[in-house]
Amino acid sequence: MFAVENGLQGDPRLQTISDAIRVIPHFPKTGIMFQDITTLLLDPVAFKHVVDIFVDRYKHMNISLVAGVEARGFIFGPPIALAIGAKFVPLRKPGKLPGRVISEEYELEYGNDRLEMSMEAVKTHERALVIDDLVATGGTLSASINLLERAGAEVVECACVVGLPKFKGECRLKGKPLYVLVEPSHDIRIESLLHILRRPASKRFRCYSPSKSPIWSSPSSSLDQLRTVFPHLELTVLVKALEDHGIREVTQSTGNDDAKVRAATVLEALAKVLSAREQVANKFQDCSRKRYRLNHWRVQQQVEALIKDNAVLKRAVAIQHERHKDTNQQLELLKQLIPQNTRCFLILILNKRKMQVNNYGLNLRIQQVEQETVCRKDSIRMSFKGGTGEEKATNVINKLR
Ligand SMILES: O=P(O)(O)OC[C@H]1O[C@H](OP(=O)(O)OP(=O)(O)O)[C@H](O)[C@@H]1O
Ligand SMILES: Nc1ncnc2[nH]cnc12
Repeated sequence: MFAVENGLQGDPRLQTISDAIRVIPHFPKTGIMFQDITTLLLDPVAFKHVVDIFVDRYKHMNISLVAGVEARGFIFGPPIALAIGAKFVPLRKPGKLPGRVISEEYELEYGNDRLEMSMEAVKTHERALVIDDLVATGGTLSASINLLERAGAEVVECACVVGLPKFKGECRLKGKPLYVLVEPSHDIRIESLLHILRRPASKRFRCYSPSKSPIWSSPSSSLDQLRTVFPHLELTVLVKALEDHGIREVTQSTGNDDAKVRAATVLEALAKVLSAREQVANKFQDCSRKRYRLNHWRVQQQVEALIKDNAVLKRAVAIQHERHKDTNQQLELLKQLIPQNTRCFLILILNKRKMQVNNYGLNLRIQQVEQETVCRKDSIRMSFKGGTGEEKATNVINKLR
């Protein structure tokens, strides 16, 4: 029974869980669509949803034993056992358990295997829950039920994260209930894709016009179905890719299973196209965001520089204003001083003139006196000419100097 049919319809946690599971085509063998739960373990939110949903369901069911199937049942079993207060019993691949063990052989989707359980681990009438990551044919769960019942336990239910409905695994569980969280979304997509690709060409994409955007005719058209298979991919790209590869690939199939594997390959190729486009778009967005941040930073720097310049300019204007005020005051002072200075200047010029005139008068007088002195010297020299009288005359002249 799927969780959606049992109270969890519309619960967004189921979609989160489903989205977190990766699908690998042709692993470990050709034709197998491997449901990889390791990607779910990388997503703590989705991982916790799984544990929470199981714990909510089993916490009041009086379960004392949680049996986990090696290897992936060992991942989900212990946190659930701890949360509901039950012990955890590992069901292991052959040769791994010490002590007394019981074992059961079973068939797998891709081979045969055997499970073993320790005899001491289980008490009679214990209420047990079997946990595994996935149910396909139900061979593994069936072997687990057998082991527990052989040891005397009562199996209340089997629980798996993923169920592959096409194998009808629940039919092999001896009437024990099976509780499954999600079915592989890839299977649904493959079925839808096959449905579209198997339609006659005339009906396949009749609404598609390569030159224009697609026209939607009716809700059940191929394009609508494609939209549900590839919700993120641009329809024109999708239709072109399908026309180029998908249709040829699927119409060449030799049977139903081969067609499914081929459709899966087409899906995988288209998924790659989609993710490559997403990566390019993300890179472009990243670059744009970086460029935007850089530009924003540059503009901010420029604005800051402008604000600083503006402050400097304001200060310069203020200083200039002060200087202007000083200059005006000095000018006023000068204006007041000029008449006084002019007066002083004129007086100085007049004084200078007076002095020059006086000087000239004095010079004339000096010349006059010198001439008179020369004349007197000559007359005295004439009067004291000869002998000692001449010497006397010289003395008189010297005195006159
Ligand atoms: O319903 P079934 O057809 O039995 O298949 C389901 C089992 O197959 C897988 O384990 P697998 O045997 O691959 O072992 P692993 O966990 O060790 O890889 C899965 O984890 C289940 O245990
Ligand atoms: N398709 C599948 N994916 C993952 N594990 C599986 N075990 C059996 N079938 C499987």
